[in-house]
Amino acid sequence: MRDSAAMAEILCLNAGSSSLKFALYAEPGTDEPSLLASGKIENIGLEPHLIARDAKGDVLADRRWTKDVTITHETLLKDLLREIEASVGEDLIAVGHRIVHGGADYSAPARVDAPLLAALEALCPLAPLHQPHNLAAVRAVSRLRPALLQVACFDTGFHHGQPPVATRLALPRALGEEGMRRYGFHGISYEYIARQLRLIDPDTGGGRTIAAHLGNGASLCAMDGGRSIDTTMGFTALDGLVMGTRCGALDPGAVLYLLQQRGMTAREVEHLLYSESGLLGVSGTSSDMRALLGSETPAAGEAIDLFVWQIARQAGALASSLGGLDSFVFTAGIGENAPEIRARVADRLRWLGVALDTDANLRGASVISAPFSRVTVRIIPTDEEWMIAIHTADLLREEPKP
Ligand SMILES: Nc1ncnc2c1ncn2[C@@H]1O[C@H](COP(=O)(O)OP(=O)(O)O)[C@@H](O)[C@H]1O
Ligand SMILES: CC(=O)OP(=O)(O)O
Ligand SMILES: [Mg+2]
Repeated sequence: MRDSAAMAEILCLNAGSSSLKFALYAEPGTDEPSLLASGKIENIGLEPHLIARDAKGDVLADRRWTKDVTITHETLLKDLLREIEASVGEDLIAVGHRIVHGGADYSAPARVDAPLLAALEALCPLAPLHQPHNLAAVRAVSRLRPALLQVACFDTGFHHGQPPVATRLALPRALGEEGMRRYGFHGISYEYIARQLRLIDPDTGGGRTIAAHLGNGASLCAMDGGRSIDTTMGFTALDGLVMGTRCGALDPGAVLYLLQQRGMTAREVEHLLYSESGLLGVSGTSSDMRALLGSETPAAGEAIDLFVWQIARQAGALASSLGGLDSFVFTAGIGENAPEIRARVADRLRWLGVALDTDANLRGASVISAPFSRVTVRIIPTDEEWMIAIHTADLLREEPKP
């Protein structure tokens, strides 16, 4: 994968619902880790595509698979780890993982051991599209290199300081005390965005900001001075916006109807809401925004309309939680790459003082608002892997030296 003299290296793994992202960093011991190579396998479940690049951006590997049910997150992960192990060998000193759900007990990055793994396993039903893949990666690394330090970084962690009113579900108190509360996700991405905003604007960290992580999974986060105060995902990553295959916010009565009137089993409803709904369900053709934007069918158009409508609707709610809006950030696959979606969302948020610079938006500039816009609108490419590397390096430094 690269030329190397012996060095200490950290591998970061980020298993999303439709992708497997990875990055290798040199760990100099003092400074921030520096990127050696990175890549992603996207479109898992459809026609997976692997692309890996070195730090300069030169392509190291480019491979496509045709649709095949035997090619899963797990088989791709196994091949990937074998390849990385062959190339990196003993230089690898730690692996950092994105773990989507940390539940009530885990928020700060933590060394993975057997009790933590068991606790995280118990959370799989709350994140069925992610947690099993995240933990499969931990186990696969353990099998390959049992003594290696593995660090879990939680997608829920960034939201742990939210005010209680933002996390409470209006259910009987006893259920809340058992852990039925809103957690929020995409926290590693939002933590990265908050750091970038603090670098751009050290005084206010962006002020009252809505960050829109629009990928296959999608959510909004209301941040005040870089701290999460509200978010659209909740107890699970099913809540909030319309997503690739997930329904987002849904009247709970609809779930009861499916169970009681349509006679569906709980498993069938789970599959419907997580894997057959969202953009895929409404368009009837694809969960992939690129495909929908390129499609002429009315149903694809309606899926995009609903996606945009829900983003604007829920942004209005988060602006209320913030008591106003100073900046808006687009990030993740759709947020970073789809000017048409950004323009349509911004247009619906004109009442909040959002005005786009059309050319800047088309170019994908870092600031895409017009000079007179009351709200500064930015595109900040997220980097969950780098955030994981930072946390993994921090924990490495706390490890006792052999
Ligand atoms: N150039 C593009 N235009 C529109 N959508 C894009 C573009 N590139 C990627 N996307 C969309 O981004 C989504 C995947 O986002 P990503 O953040 O990579 O996913 P994941 O949630 O799996 O990490 C898909 O819907 C894909 O179609
Ligand atoms: C939490 C979540 O939905 O993650 P992703 O966007 O990677 O699917
Ligand atoms: Mg993602």
